[in-house]
Amino acid sequence: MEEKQKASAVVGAGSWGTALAMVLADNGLEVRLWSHNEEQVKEINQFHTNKKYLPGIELPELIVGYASLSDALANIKHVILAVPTKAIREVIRKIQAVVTSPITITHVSKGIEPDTLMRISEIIKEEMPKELLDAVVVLSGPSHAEEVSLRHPTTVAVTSENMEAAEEIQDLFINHNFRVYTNSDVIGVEIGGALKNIIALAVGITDGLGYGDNAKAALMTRGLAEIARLGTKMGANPLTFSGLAGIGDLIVTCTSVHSRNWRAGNLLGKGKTLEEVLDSMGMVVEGVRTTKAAYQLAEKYEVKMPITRVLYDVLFNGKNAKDGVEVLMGRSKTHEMEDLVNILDERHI
Ligand SMILES: NC(=O)C1=CN([C@@H]2O[C@H](COP(=O)(O)OP(=O)(O)OC[C@H]3O[C@@H](n4cnc5c(N)ncnc54)[C@H](OP(=O)(O)O)[C@@H]3O)[C@@H](O)[C@H]2O)C=CC1
Ligand SMILES: O=C(CO)COP(=O)(O)O
Repeated sequence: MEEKQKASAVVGAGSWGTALAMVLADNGLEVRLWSHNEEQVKEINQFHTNKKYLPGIELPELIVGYASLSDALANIKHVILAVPTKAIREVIRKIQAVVTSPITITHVSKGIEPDTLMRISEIIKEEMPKELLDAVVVLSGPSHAEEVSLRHPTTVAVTSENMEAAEEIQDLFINHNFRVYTNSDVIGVEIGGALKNIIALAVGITDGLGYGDNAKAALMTRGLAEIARLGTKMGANPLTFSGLAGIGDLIVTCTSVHSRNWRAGNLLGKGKTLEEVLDSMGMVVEGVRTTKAAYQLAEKYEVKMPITRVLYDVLFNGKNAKDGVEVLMGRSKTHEMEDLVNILDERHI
């Protein structure tokens, strides 16, 4: 047991997995960083770099790259899962095939699975045999890997149905540069983290079209309103959307040059096609698939999500982005808070 606590495994060596491995190593833990790319594992172990995902960053020696998942997970209690949402099922199936004792999985991904409309913690629970899963923890918040790897001040939230497990993960990650709060609202944290990517895409588009800060503030504020409506209808605590996984992450993703979602939107606004944009990014743009999932969730829960709907038409139905803005600005007049208040009433909150 003692040996199990000393090492952690990070599954997925993209920008976020690598930056989080650095936080754990800074806290004195041995970190096994698994990648499905053997060349990348060699680079991590020989040169202590991960140039594709974190150029210019030297990785601590406590981070050891692993190409074998069973070696990486041997005698490990804490597994940090850092792959894009669309890879979660496949990777969890691989994990459950190699672990022999119960693990706590902390996922750090921000997405919803289209069609099943499942949150990532739900996918993990569906795929992992109960006897091999101690707890699922979610770590989310305003945190670009590029800045975390420079040890710039960052705050995130952790949540779980098992708050003792969330507190354990808080202790594992917290340090002077990386401040970790707890939050007991799993639905709100996962919905906030996933859906802010949709709004960042939309803000990127209006920036690309040449609209200014008024449009940006409008999308961020009304975007948060529709995220809060859907999340609250799904059972989240509305206060979560004014926290780190809500407005916090929305701010950073809509305003940072590091945001892949914002950058993708910006290229769309400048006239590139979705295919051209995704081909040029080289990293995951979660907001595209999440727009589809949120569009479906809005239908299922009968929640008004005008920005998501318009973005869905821009991404998947060939709607011109400028026309999309016209649609949003031409909607019939409404009260700013009424729909959320109605949802709160329905839930007797
Ligand atoms: N980057 C950031 O600042 C933050 C990201 N996140 C979230 O973290 C999640 C991961 O994103 P991020 O690290 O940024 O993404 P990146 O695109 O930087 O890296 C993704 C990593 O996952 C690997 N991968 C992709 N598919 C598979 C698969 N099927 N099996 C195994 N490995 C796979 C990629 O490998 P390969 O190199 O072969 O493609 C790559 O190593 C996303 O949900 C994102 O929203 C959350 C907070 C901050
Ligand atoms: O979630 C993030 C920052 O908190 C990362 O956002 P992007 O995926 O848009 O880069």
